[in-house]
Amino acid sequence: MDQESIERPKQTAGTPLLEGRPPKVASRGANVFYGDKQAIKEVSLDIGENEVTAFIGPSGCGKSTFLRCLNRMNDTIDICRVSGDIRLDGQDIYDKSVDVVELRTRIGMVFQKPNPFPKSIMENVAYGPRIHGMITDKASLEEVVQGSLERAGLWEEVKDRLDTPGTGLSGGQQQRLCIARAIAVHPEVILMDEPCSALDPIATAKIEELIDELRENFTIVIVTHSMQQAARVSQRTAFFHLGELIECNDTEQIFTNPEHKLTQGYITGRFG
Ligand SMILES: Nc1ncnc2c1ncn2[C@@H]1O[C@H](COP(=O)(O)OP(=O)(O)OP(=O)(O)O)[C@@H](O)[C@H]1O
Repeated sequence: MDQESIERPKQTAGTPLLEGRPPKVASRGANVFYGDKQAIKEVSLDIGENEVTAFIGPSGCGKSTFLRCLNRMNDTIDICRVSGDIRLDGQDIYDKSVDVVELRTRIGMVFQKPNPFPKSIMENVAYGPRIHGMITDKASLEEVVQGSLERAGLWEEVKDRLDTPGTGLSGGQQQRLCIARAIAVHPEVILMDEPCSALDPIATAKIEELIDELRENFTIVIVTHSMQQAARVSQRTAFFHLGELIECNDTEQIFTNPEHKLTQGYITGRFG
């Protein structure tokens, strides 16, 4: 899409600029339709580099739908249509010239339910780098696998069982394996869609700790139903309601002094 040809929407509420830094990902006037039904309405939002941005809001408000716009996962849903302008480092990710497979290596994804491949732990991590030609020999394979598992905080737990199935790990370990798999192809952005919703509190705490470490090297966007989790892990929070972005601001501000009544109502538990 040509930047000039896009009708500039009125800015949706609250997208403060990031202290003069260009956003890593930026959307302007993004709309998503499933058939005739509009699920996302004119969303304009900046996502800062090396920050964790949390998407919160009542069930069905469009958090996951908008998240999936950011690496074109919605392309895989036949009835789904996306319009507007979404950019990664200033480049239109919906431009015809964009290779979607490459885009998804730059913007990786971790899903709600841990979904390791039915392969060994080693193969789960090695698969992506191998198909993208990043592995040339055994030494680089081992380096990528160890490095990714270390960064995902899983190496010590699995280093003696790399040939055993990934599906044999606990739920929390499987989710960290999926994070290792995402990291292995050197993404710049990691999208996480409720990554802890299938996990117990201890496994959740480990993932949250990991998210905090990962933001040093990656830009992270997380959809969460837990306001406590958003408050713990994110620097910025975006509140969605009925497909609209109501407000996006520093997490502390959102939880202590939101601008909008709807945000206030949601965070104080009056609806949602
Ligand atoms: N594949 C799909 N086909 C048709 N409608 C869909 C599809 N996925 C989502 N929707 C609709 O789009 C709207 C937004 O859904 P979405 O899952 O993005 O919301 P959400 O805020 O992530 O919800 P939740 O918190 O319950 O996961 C909902 O009305 C939902 O029913």
